[in-house]
Amino acid sequence: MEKPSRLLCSELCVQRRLFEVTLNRTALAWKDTEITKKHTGRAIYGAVKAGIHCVPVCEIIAVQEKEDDSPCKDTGKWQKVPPSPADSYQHAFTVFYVERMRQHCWRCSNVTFHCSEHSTCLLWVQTIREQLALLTNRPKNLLVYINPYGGKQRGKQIYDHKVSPIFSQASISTDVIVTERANHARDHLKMEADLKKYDGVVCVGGDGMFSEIMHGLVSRTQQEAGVDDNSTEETLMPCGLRIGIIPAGSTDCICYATVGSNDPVTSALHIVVGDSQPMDVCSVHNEDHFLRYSVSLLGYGFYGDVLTDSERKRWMGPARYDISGVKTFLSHRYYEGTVSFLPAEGNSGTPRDKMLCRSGCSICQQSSSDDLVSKNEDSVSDAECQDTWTVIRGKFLAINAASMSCACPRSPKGLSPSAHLADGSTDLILVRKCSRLNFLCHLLRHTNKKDQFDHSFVEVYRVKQFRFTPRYQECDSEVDLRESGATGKQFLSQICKEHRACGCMPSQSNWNCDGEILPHTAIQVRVHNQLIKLFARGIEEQPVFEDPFAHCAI
Ligand SMILES: CCCCCCCCCCCCC/C=C/[C@@H](O)[C@H](CO)NC(=O)CCCCCCCCCCCCCCC
Ligand SMILES: Nc1ncnc2c1ncn2[C@@H]1O[C@H](COP(=O)(O)OP(=O)(O)OP(=O)(O)O)[C@@H](O)[C@H]1O
Ligand SMILES: [Ca+2]
Repeated sequence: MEKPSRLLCSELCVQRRLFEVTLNRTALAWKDTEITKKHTGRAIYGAVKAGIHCVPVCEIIAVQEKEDDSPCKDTGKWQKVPPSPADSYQHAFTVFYVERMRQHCWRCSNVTFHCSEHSTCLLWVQTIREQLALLTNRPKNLLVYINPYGGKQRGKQIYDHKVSPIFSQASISTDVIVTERANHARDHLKMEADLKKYDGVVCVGGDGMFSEIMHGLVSRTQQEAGVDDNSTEETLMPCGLRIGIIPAGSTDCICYATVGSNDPVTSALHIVVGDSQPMDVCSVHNEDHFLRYSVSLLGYGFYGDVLTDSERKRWMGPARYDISGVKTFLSHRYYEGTVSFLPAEGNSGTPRDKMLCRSGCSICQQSSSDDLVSKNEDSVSDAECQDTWTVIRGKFLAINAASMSCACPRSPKGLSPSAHLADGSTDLILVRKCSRLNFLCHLLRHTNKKDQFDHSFVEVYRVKQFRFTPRYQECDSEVDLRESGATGKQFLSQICKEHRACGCMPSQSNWNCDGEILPHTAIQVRVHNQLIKLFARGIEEQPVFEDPFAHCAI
């Protein structure tokens, strides 16, 4: 690889030691001149080895001149320390940068460089700022919504103490709205906000708050593009603004599955560096009526019942899910109905292939280029009409569709560990009626390394569309109709007409749609590939020890 040319190189002092400091277009590096004379050590990117440090420019948060400083002030021993050449380095600047900690957490670290000449100090500050200004993906103006009542009700405190100082340091201006009621953020985004002023929207809260913001932004985008969201056939318009999530909720699964942690500082830093992670969105309809969008879990049966019960226990905070989880588990209800789906095609993989979606995921990248090709082909909708639906009838404890892994602190690998964030598909998991013990074993596997799909009573499919009709809304004529190969619309209108005449016992659950209860049980779901973007980069692989000096040119 060709080494980028040096922009600056100076001998500067860090904590009373002399370093050779270099800056090129991709990295800032400083090496301890004494130590590196003895070692020919290789450095670790973004870390230190044998006195060599290296930080990619794209992970520098800010640079500030430090006024009236001296290398000895830190020690508080100005009088006692013997004179050293470092004492003449009286001008200083500080570089703030991303440091990686354990479990995908990031921290803002800093290093202060002391210079002997003020002009050198100014040149360094100016040149680093020029390089940062070239990073056009970084947001400058953000619209922030804080839910003061999410999770443990610490949203405002988290923002004020942990996030706002980082945004200020990175010179990001913000307009902050603390919500006053449910759906305040959604309505403001949909109808009022002057979105042209912003480079992104930040959500401080949990999955429910994220859902509000996503609904506001997606609906606004469709309105402005003249797209009718009640139509199941329409291709939705992707949103232009990215969404940042500062986790302050009870589950925070969208943040956890896109960043790898539910740490507010880490999320703030991903926003500052201008990360971008596309994400699929499912539209949920009941006949020709739009219900909601979903990005994480659509769950009927077990997760629907857990949510319904937990809503009555909101006052308990995050613990409500565990209490309602145990209660729902013990009630052991099953539900009868029909699931039909269109399998995902192409190189989409399978939910059991162990190809985890990670930063820069090739399956997600491939799906976006496939999508571009298919949008350019006129015959797509005809082709889709000819796709064959798979139909499954049965008695289920749970019907879950996971559009992403749904990893969260309760289940670090998630409901569907190999689901992809942006591949245009959702993983449909059918848990058939089984014994309590078997179901417990399946649930337990969400918390350990065993495969939760490796049970005779669990089936899992990667799909791009699905429908569900509960048994009590089905009639024999519907089954005949389905077998005769009727199209989606004929199929649904028939179910509707026959409904009143059907004598089945209504036993029903609710759909849990990203933590909200849906008002209908018969639904049609379609995945919209990469409809939104987050300030995230997907979960990073554990650090690879590469040679940084390909970039640093030292
Ligand atoms: C024995 C231990 C088994 C533990 C099994 C844990 C599985 C956890 C799977 C979590 C999946 C979360 C999916 C995310 C959905 C979000 O869009 C949504 C909005 O935030 N959250 C929920 O609906 C919140 C859903 C929260 C669900 C909690 C379920 C807890 C089940 C506890 C069962 C205990 C059985 C004990 C028997 C003695
Ligand atoms: N000011 C407010 N007063 C009452 N409810 C609000 C307010 N602002 C937002 N909400 C609603 O609160 C609900 C829950 O919020 P949030 O998602 O932040 O926390 P949570 O439910 O504890 O976490 P999770 O969704 O991760 O389980 C959201 O559905 C949102 O619509
Ligand atoms: Ca997906």
